[in-house]
Amino acid sequence: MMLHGGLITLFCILAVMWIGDRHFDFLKRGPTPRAPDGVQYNDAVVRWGVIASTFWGVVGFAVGLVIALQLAYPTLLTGIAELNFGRLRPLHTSAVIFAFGGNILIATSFYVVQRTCKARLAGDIAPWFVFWGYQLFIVLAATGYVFGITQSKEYAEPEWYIDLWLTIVWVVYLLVFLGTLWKRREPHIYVANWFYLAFIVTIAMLHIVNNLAVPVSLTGDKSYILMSGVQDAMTQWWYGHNAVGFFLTAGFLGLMYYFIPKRAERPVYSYRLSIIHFWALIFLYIWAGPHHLHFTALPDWAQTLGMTFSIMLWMPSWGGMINGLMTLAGAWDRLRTDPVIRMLVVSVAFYGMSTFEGPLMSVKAVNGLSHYTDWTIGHVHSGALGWVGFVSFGALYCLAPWVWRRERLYSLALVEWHFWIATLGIVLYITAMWVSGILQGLMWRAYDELGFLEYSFVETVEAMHPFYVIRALGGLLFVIGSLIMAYNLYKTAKGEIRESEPLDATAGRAPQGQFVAAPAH
Ligand code: HEM
Ligand code: HEM
Ligand SMILES: [Cu+2]
Repeated sequence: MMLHGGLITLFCILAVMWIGDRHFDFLKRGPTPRAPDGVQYNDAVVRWGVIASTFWGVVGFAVGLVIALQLAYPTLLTGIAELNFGRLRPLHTSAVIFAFGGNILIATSFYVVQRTCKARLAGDIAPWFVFWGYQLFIVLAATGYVFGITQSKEYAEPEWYIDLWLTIVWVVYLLVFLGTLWKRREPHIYVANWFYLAFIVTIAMLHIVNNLAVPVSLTGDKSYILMSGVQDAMTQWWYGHNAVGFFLTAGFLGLMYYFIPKRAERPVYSYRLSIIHFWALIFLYIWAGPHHLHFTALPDWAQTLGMTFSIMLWMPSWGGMINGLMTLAGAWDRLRTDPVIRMLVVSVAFYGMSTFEGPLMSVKAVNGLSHYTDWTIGHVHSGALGWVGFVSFGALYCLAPWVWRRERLYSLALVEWHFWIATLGIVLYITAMWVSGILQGLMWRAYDELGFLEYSFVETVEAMHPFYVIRALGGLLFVIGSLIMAYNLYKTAKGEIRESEPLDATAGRAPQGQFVAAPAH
C-alpha cells in the first residue's frame, strides 16, 4: 500500500508539473499545425500510444517467454518469491492484454475517430489523462502482482482501489470518444467506430460488475467479492469470455476495418456485411460465457445455452473474416509487395482459425477432452499471437510514419524479417500446444483393463517437457520479431530511411490527407 500510495502521489505531482510546462510551451510554440483538410488533429497522444504499446508489447512477450521457460524447467527462479510462476503469469496476461493491447486500442481509436470524423479529439487535457491514467493503472496492477496483491480473478486480478482508478480513467475515455463523435464533420459514423464504441461501453460494464467487492478496510488492499459460489464463477466467466469478445475481438476488429482498407487503398468489401457482422457479434458474444464452465456446478441448461451461442458465433466471425480478406480483392499483388499488408491479412486468417477452433471447443464432448489442457493455451495464443499480435503490428507499422509525418517506414525488409520470424514462432507455439494438449487429455482419461488410471499425474507432466521446450523456442522467436519492430519504429520516428532501400518503394506511403504541411512560421 505504501508503494502504491507513493506511486499515486508521484503521478499527481508529475501531472501538475506537466500541465504547467505544457501551458508555457504552448505560448512559445503556438497552435498545432493544420492538416490539408483544415483539422488540427491531436496526433501527439497517438505517438505516445505507439511508443507505449511497443514498449509494453516487448515486456509482456518477454515475461511470456520467462513463464514458458519456467514450465519447461520448473526450478527456474524458484528462490525468488516475486518471480515465481504464480505471480509472473498474471503479469504476463495483463501486460499483453491490457498494457500492449489496451494501449494499441486507445492509440488507434484516438487516431481513427479523428480521421473518420474529420474532427480534433475532444478535450484538451482529457485525452492525456486517459493515456497517462491508464499507464498508472498498468504500473499499479503490475507491481501489485509481483508483490502479491491480487483478488485472484483471472484477467481481473487488481484489487479494489486499482479497479476504482481504472473506472475513472475509462469513463473519461468514453467521454473523449463520444465527444469526438459528437463534434464530427462527417455525417456518417464509420463502422470501425462502432466496434471501438462497443468495446469501450461493454468493457466498462464488465469491469464494474465483475469487480463488485467490499474492501476489508480503506487503508488495506484486501477485499472480498460480493458474489460467491457458482454465481461468482458465472460472473467471472461472463466477464472473462466477453473480455475476449470485446477487448481482444471487437476492439481489434475496429483496427481491421480501418487499417486494411487504408493500407490496401480499397474500400471495405461489403459495408452491409460489416454492419451485420457488428450486430450479430455483439448480440451473440454476450451469452457464450458458460462454455468456460462445462461440467461444473453451473446448471446444465446454462452450459448448453453457452455452447449453442458459441456455435452460432462461428458464422458472424467468419463473415467478418471474409469481409477483411475480400477487401483485398483486386489488390492481391500487394500481398507480395507489401509485408505490412501481409501481416494484416495473416492476422485475419488467424482470426478465422481461432473463431473456428473456439466453437469446436465449446461443444461439451470436445471440451471434456480439451478443458484444463494445453489445447486451451494453444487456442488462446493462436488468437493472441496470430490475430491480436499481428493486426496490432500491422497497425503500428502503418501509424508510425503517419503520426511522425514521415515519408515511409525506415525499412520494409525488416518488416519482412519480423513477419517470417514471428510466423515461425507462432507455428511452433500452437502446434506444440495442440500435440501436448491432446496427449495430456488422452493420458488423463486412459484406464487399464482393471479400471485403474493408466498414468500418474507426474507421468503426464513429464510427457509435456519436449513440447514446452518447443513452445519456449516459438516464444523466443516472437520476442525477437518484436525487438526488430521496435528498432524499425524507432528509426522511423527519427525520420531515417534505410540506405539500401530506395525511396521509390512506395508501399505504405501515407494515404491522402494524412500529411501535415510543414508548420508555417
Ligand atoms: C512471446 C510470446 C508469448 C509467450 C511465450 C507466451 C507464453 C505463455 C505461457 C507460458 C502461458 C501460461 C500457460 C499455462 O499456464 O499453461 C501463457 C498464458 C497466457 N497468455 Fe501468453 N505468451 C505469449 C504471448 C501472448 C500474447 C501476445 C497474448 C495476448 C494478446 C497472450 C495471452 C495469454 C493469455 C490470455 C494466457 C492465459 C491463458 C489461459 O489461462 O487459458 N500471450 N502465455
Ligand atoms: C467464436 C469465437 C470463439 C469461441 C466460441 C471461443 C471459445 C472458447 C472455448 C470453448 C474455450 C475453452 C474454455 C475452457 O475449456 O476452459 C476458450 C478459451 C479461451 N479463448 Fe476462445 N473462443 C473464441 C475466440 C477466441 C479468440 C479470437 C481469442 C483471442 C483473441 C480467444 C481467447 C480465449 C482465451 C484467452 C481463452 C482461455 C480462457 C481461460 O481459461 O483463461 N478466443 N474459448
Ligand atoms: Cu469464452
